[in-house]
Amino acid sequence: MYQFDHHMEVNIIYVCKAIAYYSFNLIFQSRQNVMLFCKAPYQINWKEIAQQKKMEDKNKLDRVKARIDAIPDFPKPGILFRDIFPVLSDHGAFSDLIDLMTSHVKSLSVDVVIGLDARGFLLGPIIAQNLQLPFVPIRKKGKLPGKTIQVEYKLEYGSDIFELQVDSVKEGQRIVIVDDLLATGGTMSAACQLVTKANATTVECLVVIELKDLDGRSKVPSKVHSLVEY
Ligand SMILES: O=P(O)(O)OC[C@H]1O[C@H](OP(=O)(O)OP(=O)(O)O)[C@H](O)[C@@H]1O
Ligand SMILES: Nc1ncnc2[nH]cnc12
Repeated sequence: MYQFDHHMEVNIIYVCKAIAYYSFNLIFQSRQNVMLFCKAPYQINWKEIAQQKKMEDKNKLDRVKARIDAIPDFPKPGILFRDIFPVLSDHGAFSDLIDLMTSHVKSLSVDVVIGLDARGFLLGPIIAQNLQLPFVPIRKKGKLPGKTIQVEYKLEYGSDIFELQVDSVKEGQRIVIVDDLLATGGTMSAACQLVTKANATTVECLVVIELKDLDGRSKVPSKVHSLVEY
């Protein structure tokens, strides 16, 4: 009887010790996790992360800039033509460009991405697709089927008419207009007028290249954002 009691006692002590051990571990570890969870946002160096992102974006932009060509006297004497096609022929630089434009458009909270005929069509649809947004084209006269609204505009080297399909943009929608380049601002200004005619709002006009000397920005009624300035 005594033997049995003694073993019982030893077993109970053993079981109690085990429960205490596992409970202690459980409580201590979960406390550590709770502390880690609470402390984590303060321990993360947000400033360092922001600086790192800034540096990455600068490197991406440098790779894009390195691929933009300048061709004198094209398409007319006196015009220095800034060509973005070499960027597109370098898949790394093109991907950098799309990354930069996509993350910028993401920060605008827009409903629709509009691209301008023709080089805006190279960029707008990819950005829209990345952000799961609709893409809508503004085209030169006679290329869009159905009912359209129109605006005439002047170019750095000529004039043209822009069209937007009726109902392609809904009343009150927030729009970003994307193009490759801003020169005199005539093209972008006409696009903004079409958006206004459609009763929508141009949140921003986004271009890769801005020719600063031509001061096109002053002609555009909405905010302009450019990645590269000459
Ligand atoms: O600021 P602006 O003086 O109006 O000029 C800028 C516009 O000129 C270029 O297009 P272009 O009219 O040459 O047509 P394309 O894209 O069909 O070549 C460029 O792609 C812009 O859309
Ligand atoms: N200088 C330029 N280079 C490329 N595209 C243009 N569109 C209008 N001016 C331009």
